[in-house]
Amino acid sequence: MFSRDHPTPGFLACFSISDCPIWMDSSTTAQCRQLEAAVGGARALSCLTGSRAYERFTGNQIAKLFQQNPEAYSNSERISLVSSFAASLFLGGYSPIDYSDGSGMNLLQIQEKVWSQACLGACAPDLEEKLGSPVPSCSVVGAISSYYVQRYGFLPTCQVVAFTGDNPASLAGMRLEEGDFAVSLGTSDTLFLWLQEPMPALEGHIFCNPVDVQYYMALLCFKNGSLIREKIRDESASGSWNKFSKALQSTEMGNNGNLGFYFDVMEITPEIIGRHRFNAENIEVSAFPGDVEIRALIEGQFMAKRIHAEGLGYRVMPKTKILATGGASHNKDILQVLADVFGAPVYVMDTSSSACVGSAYRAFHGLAGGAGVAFSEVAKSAPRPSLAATPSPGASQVYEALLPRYAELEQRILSQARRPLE
Ligand SMILES: Nc1ncnc2c1ncn2[C@@H]1O[C@H](COP(=O)(O)OP(=O)(O)O)[C@@H](O)[C@H]1O
Ligand SMILES: O=C(CO)[C@@H](O)[C@H](O)COP(=O)(O)O
Repeated sequence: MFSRDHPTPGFLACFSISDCPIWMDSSTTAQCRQLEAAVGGARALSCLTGSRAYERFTGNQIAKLFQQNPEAYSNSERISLVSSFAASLFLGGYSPIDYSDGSGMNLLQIQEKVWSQACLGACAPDLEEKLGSPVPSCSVVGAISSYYVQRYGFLPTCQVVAFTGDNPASLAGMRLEEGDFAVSLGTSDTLFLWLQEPMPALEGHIFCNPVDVQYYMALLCFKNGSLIREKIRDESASGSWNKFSKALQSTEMGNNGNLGFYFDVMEITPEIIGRHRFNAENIEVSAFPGDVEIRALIEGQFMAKRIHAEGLGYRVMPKTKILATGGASHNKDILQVLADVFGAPVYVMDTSSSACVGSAYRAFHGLAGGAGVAFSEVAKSAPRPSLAATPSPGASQVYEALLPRYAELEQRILSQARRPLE
């Protein structure tokens, strides 16, 4: 949020608040319920914006700020996403928000690609003016600022293409095809797909597609990703990824029926907190041996992804490829579990930074004409992903049996969490 007046000199003075929440924030439940009520419920909001109200989404964050600090809100002349803010630095002026990252705000009508007046009105006054108009993700938003020409030698003819979010940029970087699943194993874990038609639901998100304005992408976000993998690595593998891998190699697929849920922070998909371990008889136990713990964590994380994706109708087909990216995609043993649980081959690119590569492809695409040119044509000479893991023999029998058990135990934990206090 950018302040109208800059009371103190210096770069930070342009911000209207000094501490900004990041995507892990979940403090806006009250604002989420208000937004859903204002548009006729969670499903109506999902049909409009691609998602029911989510705490981290920008509209709800803006509503909370407006309610708690109206002065800072009214003093803000512009509100940017991190992506459009970064583009603004290159432009030397405010960059518009792109449709794809703009879909993660609970404010954009994803089909019409305009701000929803009902959502804006429910969040805060004069919001449209502070957000500016959204633009297609492949738009050229202007020429590079003279600062970059003088300071870093950029060509003055250099153009800036709209910036987007990490997941849309990764979709571009992995050149996802319909039917493929992308699994990003970064700080958060995400699973995303290319969609022809939006299928809004009460879980997950539909975003405008970042490379083809007539299409969409589906996204599921799991908050407990690498940070919990690191914690379990520290607790059960002396802080070594090597030992963590050895534990995966030395344990059997299916973990002898032991299953685990590891949510040190309130999970997004599903809304569960805490660690829950179950033995083969579905009895909750307080601890597992180190190697069993590591396999339970990784199998559990991938079973959750498959169950929640299938719950939304996104099924693994015989020709499905999984494209893995993010820091943990360096780990072949983790990718082997991913291939086994999904029963599909896993591919990786020659870099795990697919969002950065995708941003470069998107820039080429934007300059080549954007919406008038097929993205696949522009990125056709880019290296193909390489095969990293194929399902082990017998994997499908093991996980066909385990997946329904995992789903049932998840429901049990959820219903216990909902039970009113006696
Ligand atoms: N060999 C490995 N095995 C498992 N996880 C790894 C390995 N190497 C790096 N990571 C994880 O990758 C994470 C960083 O992923 P990255 O995609 O760069 O993060 P971000 O989501 O912040 O962009 C680190 O938190 C680390 O836990
Ligand atoms: O909130 C989401 C997706 O909606 C996350 O994917 C964030 O975009 C954070 O990504 P990383 O910190 O894992 O890079």
